[in-house]
Parts: sequence; C-alpha cells; structure tokens
Amino acid sequence: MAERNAQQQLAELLEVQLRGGSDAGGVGKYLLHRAKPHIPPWLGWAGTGLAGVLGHLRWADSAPAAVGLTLGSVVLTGATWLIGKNASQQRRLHSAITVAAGSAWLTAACLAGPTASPVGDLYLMGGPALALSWNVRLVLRHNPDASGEASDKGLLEKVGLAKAQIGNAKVEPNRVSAPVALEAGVQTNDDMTKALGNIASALDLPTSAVRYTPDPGSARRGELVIVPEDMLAEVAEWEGPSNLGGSIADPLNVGRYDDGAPLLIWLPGDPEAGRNSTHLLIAGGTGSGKGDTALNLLTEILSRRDVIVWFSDPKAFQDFAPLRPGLDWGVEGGTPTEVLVAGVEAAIPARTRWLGAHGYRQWVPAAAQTQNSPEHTCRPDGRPCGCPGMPFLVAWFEEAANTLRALGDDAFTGIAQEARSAGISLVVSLQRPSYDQMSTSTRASLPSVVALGCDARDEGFSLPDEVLAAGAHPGAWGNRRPGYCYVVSPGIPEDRYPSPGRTRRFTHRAVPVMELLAAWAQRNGASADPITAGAAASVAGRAYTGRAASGTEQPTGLRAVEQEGDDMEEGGLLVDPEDQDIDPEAGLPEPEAGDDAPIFGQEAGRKPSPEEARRLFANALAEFESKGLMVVGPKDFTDWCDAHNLSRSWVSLRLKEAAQEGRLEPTNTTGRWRIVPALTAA
Ligand SMILES: Nc1ncnc2c1ncn2[C@@H]1O[C@H](COP(=O)(O)OP(=O)(O)OP(=O)(O)O)[C@@H](O)[C@H]1O
Repeated sequence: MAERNAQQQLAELLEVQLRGGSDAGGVGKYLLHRAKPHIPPWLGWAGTGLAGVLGHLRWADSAPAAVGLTLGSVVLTGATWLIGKNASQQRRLHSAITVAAGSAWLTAACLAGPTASPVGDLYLMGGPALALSWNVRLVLRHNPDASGEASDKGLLEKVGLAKAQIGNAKVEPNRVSAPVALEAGVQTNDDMTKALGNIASALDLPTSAVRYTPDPGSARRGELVIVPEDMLAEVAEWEGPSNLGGSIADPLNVGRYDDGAPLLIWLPGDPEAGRNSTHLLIAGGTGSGKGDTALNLLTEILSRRDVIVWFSDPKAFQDFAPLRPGLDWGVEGGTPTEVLVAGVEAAIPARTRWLGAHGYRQWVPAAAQTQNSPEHTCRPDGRPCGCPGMPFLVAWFEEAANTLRALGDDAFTGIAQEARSAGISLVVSLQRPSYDQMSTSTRASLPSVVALGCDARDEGFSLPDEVLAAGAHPGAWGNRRPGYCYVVSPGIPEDRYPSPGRTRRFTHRAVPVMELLAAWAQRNGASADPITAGAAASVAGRAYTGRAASGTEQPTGLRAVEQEGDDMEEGGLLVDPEDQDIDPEAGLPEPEAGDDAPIFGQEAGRKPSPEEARRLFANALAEFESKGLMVVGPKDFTDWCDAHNLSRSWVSLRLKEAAQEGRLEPTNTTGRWRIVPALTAA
C-alpha cells in the first residue's frame, strides 16, 4: 500500500469541495474561487505603493518623518518576528522578510519619492517577486483553505493518531474514502471511531460527514469516508411510486443517500442472494419525519403486484387515509388491532403449511402466481395443482407501543420468528424510539431499522452499536432534519449503514396521486389468497372482509374464502381441517322466539335467572361478533352488567366457561378473549 501523508489526503478532500463549487457555479465561479486565496499579497503590494505616494506628498524632505518611519519599520518587523513564534520557522522568516522589505520601501518612498531611482524599480521588481513568493507558498501547501491552520500538522496527528497511516484515497464526487492503518500494537479501530468527531472538527464539517468502517479482519485497519457537502439539504418531494406493477421482491425505493444513490429496502428474502426476509422498525422522535417515511414505504409496497397489507393505525388513518382503499385489512387502535394481531397469528401456520406443501422453503414471487408447475404442486401425484398463488403479506403496526405491550414479549418474538417463513414481514413504528416503548427482546426481533432523528440518549435503541461507532448519529438531527435517516437492513452493503439518507416529503400535492395508487391497487394489486383470507376470517369473522375490489361491493377476502369452498370440493388445496367448515358469510344464529328483548335494555332492578343470564350472555357475544368486536374482556360488558344487574366478576367467570366450551379462545393478554366465529356459525 502506497502510504502517504494525511495532509495530502486533506488536500484532496478540499479539492473535491472545490470541484463541488465549480459544478454549482460554472467555470467563472470555479476560477474565482481558486484565485481568491492568491489575491491578498497583490493587494498588499498595491496598498504599499499607494501609501508611498501619499506619504511622499506629506513627508518629502522631513527629517522627523524620516526618523519616525525608520523606527516604525524596525518595530513592525520585530513585532512580526515575535508574533510569528508559534508558526513554523519558515513561515516566520518569510513574514518578517516581507514586512521588513515592505516597510523599508515605504520609508524610502515617503522620503525620496516613489518614482525616484531605484525606489520605483524596487517597487516594480521586488513587490511582485514578494507577492509571488506568497502565492507559491500557498500552492505548495496543497491547501487552498486561507485560514492557514490546517496545513501545518497532519490530519491524524491533530486528532491524536500521529502514527496512523492513510493509504491511497479514492476520490469520487463529494466523497473521499481512504484505507487507514493505525499504529500496530498501540492503536485500535476503537481509537479511530472515537476520533471521528475530532476529525470532523479539524475539517470543519458536520459530525455525520465523517465515518469509519473497521475492517472485520483487523483490529487496526479500516476505511475512512468523508462526505464534505450535505447533498441531502435540499428537500425532495414524493412524485409517485418507483416501480408500479413490480414485485415486492424488487427493492423498495424510499429516498436517497448523501451521495445521490437510491435508498433501497428489501422486505422478502432472496434465496439466491442468500438474503433473509426481514421485519422493519421505523424509529424516530416527534417531528423527525416518521409519518412521511412511512408513506414512502407504504406507497412503494402498495404499488407492487404481489403483496397485500394488513395495517393497524391507532391514529385513525390521519396520514394514511388516501391509501386505505388499497389495504387488504385496515383497522384502527384497540380491539380491532387485537383482532388483526390474532389474524396474523392464525395466518402464520396456515401460510407456512401452504408454502411447504407447494415446495417453497420461503416466499418467493413465484409463490404468488397460480401454481402451474409440477415442482410446486400440492398434489400427491405430482401433477400441477393449479392452486391460486399466495401474495406476500405485510403486517404493519403504526404507533405500536401499546399493541406490543399488550401482546407481550414472548408472543411478539414468537410471531416475528415464525412470520418470516410464512412470507410475512412486520413493520412497526414507534412514537419514541426508546426502551420504555419497546423491550429489548422485542427490539431484537426486528432486524431492520429506518432510524430517523431522535433524542441523543435514544440512539442506542435505534441503531446497532457498530453502526453508531462507525459514525452514525441520528441524535444529532433531533427533529431539525426531517426525513434524514440511517437504514440498516439485509441487502444493503454494511459499509452503507452509517451513511445518512433522506426520504421524500409528502405534501397536499401527493394526495391525488396516493388516491390513484390506492385505486390501482384495488384494480391490479394482489388480493388475499384463500388460505390467508380463510385464516383471517377464522379468527376475525366479519371483522375481516378483505379489500373491496374496485367496482364491486364484495370484498375480495370473502370471495377468496368462497372460492376456497369450491376448491375443497375439487380436492385441490391443502387446508387445515379445522378451517374447512368456516363460512364467514354465514349469519349469526337466529334468535329464538322471545329472544328479541334488547340485550342492553333489561328492566332495571330485576336480576335475571341463571339460565336467562346465560342466554343473555350468549346473545351479547353474538352481538359483539356481529359488530366485528372479536376480542372481549369483562370491561366491554360494563354497560351490559349495569343493564342486567350482573357483576363483572360473574362475566369474568362466564368468559372462562365460554372458553372451555370453545366459544372463546384465550389471547396473549390476561382477561381478554377472542370470539371463535366458526362455532357461532355451527
Ligand atoms: N423527507 C422529508 N423532507 C423534508 N421534510 C420532511 C420530510 N419528511 C417530513 N418532513 C416534514 O417534517 C415535518 C414533520 O414530519 P412528520 O409529521 O412526518 O413527522 P413525524 O415524525 O411523523 O412527527 P409526529 O410523530 O409528531 O407525527 C412535516 O412538516 C413534514 O412535511
């Protein structure tokens, strides 16, 4: 490795900055920028000449002026020498000679006249020679920065890594990268990562402009990357999806990196690339641009042909309303979210079984096609089965802290683990990225993150330690840089992780485009396959309808379940036997004669007989179900208890009994039960 002085690398970096300037302002601006540092010596020359002319007009032939000017000249030269004691020897001498020559000439010009011989000749020959000597000095310094401080010591020496070496630098537009070798046996990569802030300070750049990627094979080698100009400062607006009609396996383009490269995320795995599917956390403080980042991602997902989205948004679709028609299942917070979670739990084994039966070890785009290949058939005789394809499923939880807390760590970790082999990606966003919002183990089951600006104390939650050590600092942005983010996700080269990117902004202009996109998804996007729709309906009953197809009243999910019934008759599809009888379209049992007394209207003061109370309780469950409230607990019966003079503890016991009878299923939350719609229909 040709090892060079750090100073040269610095010069190259600044060269790049200059080039950036020239791109921006054309050749004239570039030349002016280059010439600027060389002008001051010439101004000094002209100024001295002018002072000579004026001085002569005033002090020609004055003896006291001669004494004063000579003394002044000596004092100025001495002062220059003294003041220059901290500068290099060479610079000190050069300055003193310049001041001595200039002030001696000025004295002579004042007394004898600037045009007298040889004063005039000295001015015309000596002045330019001196000015040029300063220009040459500047050029040789390799550093056009006129502040003059950076050049006298090597960059790494200044940050306490004197013996470290920088190798051949790779200079790209607005990016300099160079291998670094630290002093063997004395310095480690940790020393380098700790020095990044100081390097940024030495170069007068923001902290996020300097990054270091340690070489995994060495404790003292790595790559230093410097990106001088913040190319993300300019806001980019969202103009539409990047790949309408593409596959969800194609990269999702959510913004750009600071060198202009697209910011890409992959959710499904790719067996050929050896990449696993992933779950994604969108983490950012208030005002960090989480909402717009989510829109970038969701619009990309909904524009793909082979994916469906289940979406829970406790904020009542404030940001996402225009996209709602494109969702296969969209719910607001509270019980509907609990039901959606139960739907995901039910879909996981059903989908995994289907994928396995069709010879897929993980979801790939071919799984979303009708199964016409003998390699992917569920028929024992090996002939193509013709089963409808299974689109990828994204289950998205906005502002998920409460949902995750209610679900519990073990349950979430289990879902996250198993969902990956079921062709399901979870996307989770948090109000505040911190451990009081999400436990360590839940955080650990989300391998990918889009880390937006946050409180500096929460950086450790958002990003892995090694990415922070390499120079990533979302805490430095807070909410001052909306949309700025670091993305850690499979498929992205690891040395990219500490590079900041920025998502696109959504304004009111985006609304009609999003509406068009949702309409496109209704018409051309995937709809739930019978297996997924069946699993959802088996736990959610009427609460799951599937996305309404464009131009028809009938939701696609229910259509899929109906079709499932037909397929079963043909014996084509492998289905969980327990799910076979489910008919989510089936009505609730007709109330028996005399049952039409209003559930919540019992005459005050009269306690029902035990038998009557049970009947009323069964009716109440049926009513909850008909409203799609599929997860219940004693608190949901508060009004009902008041109306019927029954206590919540009685309801609590009845709920447990109903669970033993199979009418309810326990959920992950103590005291909450899921209504089993299949038994209602039976
Ligand atoms: N990529 C971006 N580029 C420029 N501005 C952006 C970007 N993303 C968001 N913004 C702007 O930043 C502001 C905050 O964005 P947003 O509401 O999405 O933040 P948030 O993190 O969702 O905040 P909250 O949690 O309070 O809802 C908005 O004015 C938005 O227009």
